[in-house]
Amino acid sequence: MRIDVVTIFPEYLEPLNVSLVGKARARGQLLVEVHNLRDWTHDRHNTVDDTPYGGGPGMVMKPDPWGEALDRVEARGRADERTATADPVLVVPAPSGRPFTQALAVELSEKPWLVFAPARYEGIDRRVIDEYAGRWEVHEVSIGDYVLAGGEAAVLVITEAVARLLPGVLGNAESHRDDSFAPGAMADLLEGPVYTKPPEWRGRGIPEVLLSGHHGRIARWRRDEAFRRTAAHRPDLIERCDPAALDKHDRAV
Ligand SMILES: O=C(OCc1ccccc1)c1cn[nH]c1
Repeated sequence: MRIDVVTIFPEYLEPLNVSLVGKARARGQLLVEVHNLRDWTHDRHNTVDDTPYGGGPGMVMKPDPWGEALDRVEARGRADERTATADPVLVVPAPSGRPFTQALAVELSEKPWLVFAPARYEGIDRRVIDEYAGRWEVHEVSIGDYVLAGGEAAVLVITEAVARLLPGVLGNAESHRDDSFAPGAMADLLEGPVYTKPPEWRGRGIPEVLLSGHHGRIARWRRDEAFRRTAAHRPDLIERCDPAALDKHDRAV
């Protein structure tokens, strides 16, 4: 997968050089290019924003630097044999976007090329989205119902959720099977509690069932704990889970 990010704060994306994403890049599973939007401004002050038409507070990101940047990013991607024939998917983080979910992370993880356009200020001139929506797949994506000063933090969140799903990136391929929100019987249930050694810590032991070696009982206990935590923290998810699938889970274990 190729990821391009256009931003006025390239240093904000440094974390993409470490940990899971950093390793995937080192292994060549992921190519990440970060571009400075100001490279496509031509005035003395490298201006990227201006006052909003119609008045109102704050500033809006000008369309011209974004147009030049995205066109160059597309040209550079086309010169890369891994994305020469692919079409970029433009991802624009915004509070007004489609909620980012594990399902969307899975959908994006199957794309060959993502281009992120994190906005600052009040957002990017709408004509930029309209221009690229004509020939690229465009997703405006919200990582939550709050307002950030810029979309860069959302790019880090989305990139991490997507990169860990790329084949071979997580190492133990199983470990995202029982993720919260992973498809399958545990779909849409929050994960239950986890424990590891030592067997006793500050007078606290381990739930007996986990030491029993009885995989069926362990799976059912985990399912019940996941159900309990979900009912407590996210009752909205309970409606979405399918009792038949849960029974199937129980019968299967
Ligand atoms: O604040 C966010 O993105 C930055 C942004 C984009 C457009 C206008 C204002 C701010 C955001 C919140 N949830 N998901 C994304």
